[in-house]
Amino acid sequence: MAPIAKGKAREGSKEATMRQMEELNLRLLDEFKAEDATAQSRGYTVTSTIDLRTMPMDAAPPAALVANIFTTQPQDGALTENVECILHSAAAKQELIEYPNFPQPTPRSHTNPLIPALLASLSDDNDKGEGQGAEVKAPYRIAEVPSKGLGMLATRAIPQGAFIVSERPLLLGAQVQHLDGHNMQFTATATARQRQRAIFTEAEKNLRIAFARMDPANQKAYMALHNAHQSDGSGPITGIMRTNAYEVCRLEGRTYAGVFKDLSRINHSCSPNTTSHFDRASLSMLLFAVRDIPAGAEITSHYCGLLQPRAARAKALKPYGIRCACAACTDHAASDANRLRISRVTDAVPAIVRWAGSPALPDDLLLRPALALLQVIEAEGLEGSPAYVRALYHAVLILQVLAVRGADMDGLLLAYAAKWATQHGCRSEGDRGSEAQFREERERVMAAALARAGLAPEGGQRAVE
Ligand SMILES: C[S@@+](CC[C@H](N)C(=O)[O-])C[C@H]1O[C@@H](n2cnc3c(N)ncnc32)[C@H](O)[C@@H]1O
Repeated sequence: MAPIAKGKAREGSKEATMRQMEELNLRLLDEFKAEDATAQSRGYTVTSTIDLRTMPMDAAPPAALVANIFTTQPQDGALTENVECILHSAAAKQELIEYPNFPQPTPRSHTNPLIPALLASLSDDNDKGEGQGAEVKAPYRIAEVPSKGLGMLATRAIPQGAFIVSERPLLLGAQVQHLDGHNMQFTATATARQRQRAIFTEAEKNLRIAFARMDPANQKAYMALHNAHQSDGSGPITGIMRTNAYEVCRLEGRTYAGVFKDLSRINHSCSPNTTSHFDRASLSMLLFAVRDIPAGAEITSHYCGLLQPRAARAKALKPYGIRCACAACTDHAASDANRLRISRVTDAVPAIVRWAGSPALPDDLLLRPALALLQVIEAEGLEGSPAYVRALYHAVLILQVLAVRGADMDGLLLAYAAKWATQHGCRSEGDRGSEAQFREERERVMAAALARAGLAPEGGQRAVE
């Protein structure tokens, strides 16, 4: 593969920037050549010679070019707001920069799309919560947390659903774990361990190219991050990437990960109190509270599948050097059973439609199990799971049907609709479902409920004369 370093618009003329980048490339190539000379003795050879070329920012690389592209994006403000990207093809770069409305500034607040649409119609006096449209100072600080190194602590109470912060990565690239050494030749006697080390050595070269292009303040922030891979052959930049990267987006079929100055300081919990999603238009990760976080409490995320049993979580956490001693890992029999039950939450809308339209099925058939499931999710501290927003949505649909049947559900309906709207507002569309889908499903459920009651849907014919 022939990586291409693209000129970054620094201060000064384009020519000076190009010259700077070319000098940087030559220096890196010399370093790589010296290192490759010793590769054979380490059990492998590299089949491709790195060929670094600098291209001006405004010269688009040929679309069919398959080469690593080093690009600094989005260059819309302060140098520290830029993201160094290593992309696997010219097409991946096009996909990144042609995203609708790219580039937007990092959001400083967040408006729940459902608040006006749903809650306003249910009540006039909803508490819209911190961060629902208002610009606020980020409510956290990075500080020492006993036995975890640094972590993120709430500097004031953060209500459920509130926007905490948005941040662009310092570096964005393919997941190091997914690299397979396809461009390398190994000597016949090379062990699996040697091969792995060789792959990391080559990964480090690419990361060094991107790192060298970073703003010095970002370089400092990157190198200050924790490295849990200091003795497995990972180079320092690779080790930090492996310890701190979040999966952020897919480009041209590949998964990309990002390393962040502050978000990468968030420690793992098996019952995390936040959820996050990546916003492609601003190239930033948005962080939200999924339950109330008291002032002074630690803000946590998760590094492994939350609905997996304890043993699988322990295996996934091992590379981070984490031996989790949380309640779910200690008393794991009950917790594993709960998580298995939650993992089986599927789309209940077809069942709700059937029940809504059937005179034979009892009124209390679905409500009690739906509320019981929500209780289990909350007791496990899994409000961050997509299963929670789905289970809340099911409860709201069931309560709406019961209201059509004349049950006094106003209080419960308002409470669950508010919870659902709050959770919905802080999820990516993939986790929460689209507005169009919600409207269509609600119409189906309500049409079935109204038909059973002998009423016509709004604006329609009476279903039963
Ligand atoms: C992404 S970093 C998080 C920030 C890190 N604590 C620091 O000081 O920069 C991941 C590392 O934090 C530590 N860590 C994260 N969650 C932990 C937990 N639940 N228990 C113990 N250590 C944890 C581990 O050392 C892990 O390798």
